[in-house]
Amino acid sequence: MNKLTLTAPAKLNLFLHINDRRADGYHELESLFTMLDFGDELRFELIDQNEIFICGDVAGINKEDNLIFKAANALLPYRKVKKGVNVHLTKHLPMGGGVGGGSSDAATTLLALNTLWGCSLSIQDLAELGLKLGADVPVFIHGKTALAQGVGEELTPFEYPEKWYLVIAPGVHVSTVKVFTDPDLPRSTPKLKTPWKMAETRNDCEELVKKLYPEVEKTLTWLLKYAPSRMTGTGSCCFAVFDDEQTALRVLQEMPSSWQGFVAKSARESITHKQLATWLNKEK
Ligand SMILES: C[C@](O)(CO)[C@H](O)COP(=O)(O)OP(=O)(O)OC[C@H]1O[C@@H](n2ccc(N)nc2=O)[C@H](O)[C@@H]1O
Ligand SMILES: Nc1ncnc2c1ncn2[C@@H]1O[C@H](COP(=O)(O)OP(=O)(O)OP(=O)(O)O)[C@@H](O)[C@H]1O
Repeated sequence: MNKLTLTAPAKLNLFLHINDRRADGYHELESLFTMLDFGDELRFELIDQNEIFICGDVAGINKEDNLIFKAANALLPYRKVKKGVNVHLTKHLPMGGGVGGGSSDAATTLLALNTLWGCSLSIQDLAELGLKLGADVPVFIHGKTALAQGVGEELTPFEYPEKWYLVIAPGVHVSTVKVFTDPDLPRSTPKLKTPWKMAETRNDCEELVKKLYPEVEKTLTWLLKYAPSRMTGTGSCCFAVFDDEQTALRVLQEMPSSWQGFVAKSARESITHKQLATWLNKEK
């Protein structure tokens, strides 16, 4: 019960509507989140020293700012085992790319240490703890394709077919705060009325981000030649949707070399939860 390796998956916002701005500056939004079978790798190992260590791909982030550290710290009051932890991070997800890498690392840390440290918090408790670390953390804790409302914390599981996605990171870092504070961001999309259709949805941040970051516009224009495509979150990553892996891989091969990309399948249940269940079965 000392070691555990988990994948912290990427998320995509299949659409993102902004309905309103609240008095505290946060935005009321509606978004369909799905998780991909691709992400960062986190290796957890309990240690006798009463410390939280993070190693691996940590360059550019101070330990105290790392969401892995913040998540581990948030669980300390619930720890039943007097052990520290060493977390080894292998980063595969682009930072600030709108695929939620930091939030996913945080959620994966909460899920892993809840088990390794014997905290026994419920998924709901972990989601509440996670929300304090970032608006996207709860969706990774629940680990299901879901419609998010409120500021992103009201989650309703949503049945959506599994598809193949080609995700491209155009190599520009988009600041989420900058997008959400821009006066030109549309903020009054009416709330969804059921039944709604995917074809009637969009990403409300896309036009603004395309204008601010021409590389994002270039990426979307390129992807749209091959398949229906959109930006995820506040960017900069863009995705194209395919019914099969081969076609997605063929397009990836044609991608300009200045961009980075990957092909992955969406999953109704997050890969982290599947891996955790397998590990728990083995440890029984
Ligand atoms: C828009 C999304 O990318 C959709 O996945 C996320 O909800 C953003 O999630 P995140 O990066 O985890 O966001 P946070 O770290 O909580 O917030 C970053 C900043 O985004 C803005 N923000 C975020 C979420 C939200 N519902 N309204 C906002 O206005 C706020 O300015 C906030 O300071
Ligand atoms: N473990 C981590 N991995 C990535 N970023 C982290 C981590 N810890 C802290 N951060 C900080 O969080 C910022 C946003 O990272 P992240 O990769 O989650 O952005 P994002 O994909 O745009 O997220 P979102 O879609 O939720 O807005 C980074 O610029 C970085 O400074």
